[in-house]
Amino acid sequence: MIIDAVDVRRRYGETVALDGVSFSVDEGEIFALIGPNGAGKTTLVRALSGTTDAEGTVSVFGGSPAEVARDRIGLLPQEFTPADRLTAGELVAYYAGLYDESRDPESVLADVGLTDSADTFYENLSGGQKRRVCVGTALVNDPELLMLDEPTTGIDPTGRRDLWELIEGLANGGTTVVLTTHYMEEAEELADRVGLLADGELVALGSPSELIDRYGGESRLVIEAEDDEAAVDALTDAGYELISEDRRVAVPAEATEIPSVVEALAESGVVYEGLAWRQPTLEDVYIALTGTDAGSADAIASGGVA
Ligand SMILES: Nc1ncnc2c1ncn2[C@@H]1O[C@H](COP(=O)(O)OP(=O)(O)OP(=O)(O)O)[C@@H](O)[C@H]1O
Repeated sequence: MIIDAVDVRRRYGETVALDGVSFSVDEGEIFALIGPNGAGKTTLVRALSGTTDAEGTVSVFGGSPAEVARDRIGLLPQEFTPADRLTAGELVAYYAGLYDESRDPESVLADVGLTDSADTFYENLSGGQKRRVCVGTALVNDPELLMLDEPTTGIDPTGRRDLWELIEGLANGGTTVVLTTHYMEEAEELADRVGLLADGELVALGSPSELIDRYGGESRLVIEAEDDEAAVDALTDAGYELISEDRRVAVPAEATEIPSVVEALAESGVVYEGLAWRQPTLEDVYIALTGTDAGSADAIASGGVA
C-alpha cells in the first residue's frame, strides 16, 4: 500500500474542507478524485503530499507525507505558474536540476508533447501548452508516486488523450498516480478506482464500473421530439416512466426495448428529430450523488424544457 488515509480532517476557520476521509491506494494504481468545486479535492491532495497539515492519519510510503524523500513524489499543484521568461525546455531542465537524479529533459518534453515548443517562452505558450509544461515538471524526477491536481484542465481533447496514455504507461511501469479531475470521461477511462468527494466527505469509492452499476441508473432512450409534451403523453399512456436526462424526454430502456418505445411514439404520431440510446456513465453517478442535475423529468412533464 502506497497511501493510507484514515479519518482525515481539515478545517480552514469555520470551513470544513475535509470531514473524515479514509481510503488507501496501492502501488501502480491510478486513483481519481472527483467532486464539485470546493468539495475538498485539492485539500486532500495537499494533505497527501504534506503541503498542508491535517488531523487523522495520513501515511505515504509508510510514513508522514512531509518526511517522504522528495525525489519519490512528483506533485503538480492546481495552481502553478512558473517563470514567464524561461522557455519550456529551460523550465523542464531547471526542475530536473533540483534532483540528484532526473530524467532527460528532452524525453520529458516529448512525453508531454512539447518537443516543437521547447524554445518558446512560457509566457508565449497557449494555456494547454503551459499546463503540459507544468505536468512535465512533475515528471522530471521519475517519481514513484505522482500527484496531479487537475492535470488536463485547458488541454485540448487530443492532448488530453495523449496524457492519459502517458499516465497509463507510467502506472503500468509501477508508478502510483493520484489525480483530480472535473472531466468524468477522464476518471472513467483512466482510473482504476475513483473517489467522489462532496462537502469534505468521500461519498463513493470504487472502480468506475462498480460505481456506474451501483449509482448510474438504467440504460435509457432519449427522445428529441418536436413537441416534448406530446412525447411525454404518448410514453406515459404506453406505461413508460419518464426519467431525468439533461432536460430531454427519456425513458429507461434496454437495447431490446427500443423498438417498442419507437412503436409507442409512432402510434401517437409523435414526430422526433433524434433518438439516442445510451448506457449510464460516471457522469450519471456524479449527478446522482451530488444532485447537480439542473433538469428533471418533472420539469419536462410540466412543459419546463429549456
Ligand atoms: N487556503 C485556504 N484558506 C481558506 N479556505 C480554504 C483554503 N483552501 C481551501 N479552502 C476552502 O476549503 C474548501 C475545499 O477547497 P478545495 O480547494 O480543497 O476544493 P476542491 O474540491 O479542490 O475545489 P475545486 O474543484 O474548485 O478545485 C472550500 O470551501 C475552500 O473555500
